[in-house]
Amino acid sequence: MNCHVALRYLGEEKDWSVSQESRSQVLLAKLQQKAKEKQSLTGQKECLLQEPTVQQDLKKKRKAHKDSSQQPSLFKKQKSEVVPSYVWESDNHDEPIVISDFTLLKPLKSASSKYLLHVELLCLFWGLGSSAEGLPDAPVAVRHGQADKRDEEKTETENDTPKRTLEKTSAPSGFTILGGFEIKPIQKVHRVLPQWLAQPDVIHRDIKSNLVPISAIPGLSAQLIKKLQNNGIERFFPVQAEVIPAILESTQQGLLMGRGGYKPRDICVSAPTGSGKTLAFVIPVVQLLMERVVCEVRALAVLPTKELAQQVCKVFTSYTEGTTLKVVMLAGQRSFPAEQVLLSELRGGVRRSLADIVVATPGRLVDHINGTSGLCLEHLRFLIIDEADRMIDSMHHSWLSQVVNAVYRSGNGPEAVSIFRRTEPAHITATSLSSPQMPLQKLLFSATLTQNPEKLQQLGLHQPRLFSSIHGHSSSSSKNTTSAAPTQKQDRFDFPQGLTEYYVPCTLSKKPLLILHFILRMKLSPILCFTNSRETAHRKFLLFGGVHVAEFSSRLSPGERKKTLKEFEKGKIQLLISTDAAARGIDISGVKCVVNYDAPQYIRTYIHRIGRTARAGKAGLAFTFLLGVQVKHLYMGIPNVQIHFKGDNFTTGHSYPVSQSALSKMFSFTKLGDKVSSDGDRSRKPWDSKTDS
Ligand SMILES: Nc1ncnc2c1ncn2[C@@H]1O[C@H](COP(=O)(O)OP(=O)(O)OP(=O)(O)O)[C@@H](O)[C@H]1O
Repeated sequence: MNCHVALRYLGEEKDWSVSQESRSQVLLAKLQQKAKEKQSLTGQKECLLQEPTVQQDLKKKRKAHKDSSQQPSLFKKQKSEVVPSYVWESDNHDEPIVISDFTLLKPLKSASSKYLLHVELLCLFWGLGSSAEGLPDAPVAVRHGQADKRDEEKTETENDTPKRTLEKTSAPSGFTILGGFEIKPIQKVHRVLPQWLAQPDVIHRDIKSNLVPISAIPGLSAQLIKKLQNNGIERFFPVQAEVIPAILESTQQGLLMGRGGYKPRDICVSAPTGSGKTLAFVIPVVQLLMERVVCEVRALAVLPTKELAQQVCKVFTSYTEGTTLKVVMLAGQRSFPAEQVLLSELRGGVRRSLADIVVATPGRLVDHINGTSGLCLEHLRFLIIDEADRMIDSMHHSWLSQVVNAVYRSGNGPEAVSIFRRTEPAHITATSLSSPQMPLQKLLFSATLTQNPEKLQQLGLHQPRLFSSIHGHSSSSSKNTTSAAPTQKQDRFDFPQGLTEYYVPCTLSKKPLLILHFILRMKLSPILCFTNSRETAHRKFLLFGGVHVAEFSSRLSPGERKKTLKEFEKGKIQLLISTDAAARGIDISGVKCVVNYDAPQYIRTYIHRIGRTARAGKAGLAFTFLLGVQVKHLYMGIPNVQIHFKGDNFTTGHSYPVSQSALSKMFSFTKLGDKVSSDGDRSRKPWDSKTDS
């Protein structure tokens, strides 16, 4: 390319007999002349930037390349066609060329004569005269690098007395000069969390010693307090004591505005499994909607699975009993038309909502948004996203954008003249604040809420406020600290206080025997046992004989799954073999022990699985079976129990009818103690470095 440009330029030269060297001198003289003329005309201040160190460098380089300059090379060849036209004679630099106000050009070491040649060539090519005559206004992005340097060296070896100056010009050229990309060491980027993530409101992890009497929370009606007491709740867990007042406070000035007349802040809660997050949103929502006059959908809770939706719906129903509030579930438990009937009715030709609180799975919810005219979300005040990290992962189904569109539907149509019309929030301006409108407040809950701002931004949170328990022991040096130091680690999670975790190194064939050992000898039943696939769950279900066993996976119909969970809760099933279908959110009281028959692939899956035990401040055990190769990748993140096999003389087949005495002969059980990883971070599990599921 340089070659082409040079030829075009040279084509304008009339006198072809002039040697290349003299042509360049002539050109240089011309340029200098023009620069002076320009300078005197405009009266602009000239700026001269000189680099003595560069000249010294060049001298050294010239010495080093004295001999090599005669060796042919690709660069040399290219240069030999271009450079001679622009040889910078030392004489010419007594008064260097000035390119005034060329502010973006710094006196760079590698801003060599070649660079200047580029600029000049481009100027001349576009008929701008010299660079001194003024370049176009746009800034020049100069890239210079190793290739430039190589070129520079070659150029300099060919020219006896190269001198360089770097100038400024009043108007940069606007051309990007390509090439010469330099490999620069990349600086390590330190993660800096937004303040709301780095400095959350503290939730105590220890449930038992931080209970708060329900009467100590202001704003709860006597009716609700009575309901709580009837359900056996006398004191709130720490997460409830923090979050319930925060949600109630956001509606202190009515449902239309938050504190100080502003839109209320969205709330994110990250607290361990079984810490009582469900009541943390059910109680304030019921309290705030209790006194509503007209029935409209004002709260929507979205959950990832049918079972979870059913569970949350049950809690809402329990606390709305005796009030006029109506709870409807849209999770596919009933047929689509049956769910439509529950949502609205036609009375006197007018459609009226029959639901105040809707609990839904995202898929079914979207179906209703698109297919049920009776589902109106234009009055929605609370959008509750439980298991929020999982719901973010399912965001590719765009359920959230469909919900938001349905919420602000009325504000977009021509009929949107009501003073209470809702418009999608944008930047806060005087106009946007002038008409009050029902705000949509998002409430996010999870035991493994991501701290990844990139993921969270998909939720479009408004001035979010985070309640978290993770920093309580985030640093091994700062125990029970309440000052939330910004954390550099991503996605740290917390575990229930009463949980004891173990891993058991074993082989594939010994896993079933271990389960029998837990049930028959250690009396740990009911055991919830997780496998990584429904096929494995089914095979293990067929394998175990002599114990009450059941399976739980998508192989079963929703009805069968519900029945199985009920029986397991009642203690009729000693061993429930499940896929991750039961890993999240499911609250089964009385689970003493969770076994990871197959080690989970992700830390989040691990946290949710083991969180099915040690709930509500109770004690629980979690065992993870690890094969040799998995143990290798293990660094001591969890306590270790090794079970030594005394012999391999057990039968194999479809079932293991092993007696207790036989088992006790086979195993000896040794607890090796509480080994915590070197960085004191128990939230990391060894078998996989991935933190996301
Ligand atoms: N204040 C309380 N007093 C007594 N029991 C409570 C209280 N709050 C909640 N519980 C009980 O604690 C158990 C766990 O509660 P919940 O299911 O809300 O936990 P969670 O934090 O949502 O767990 P996960 O993250 O696994 O979904 C439930 O059985 C619930 O009834």
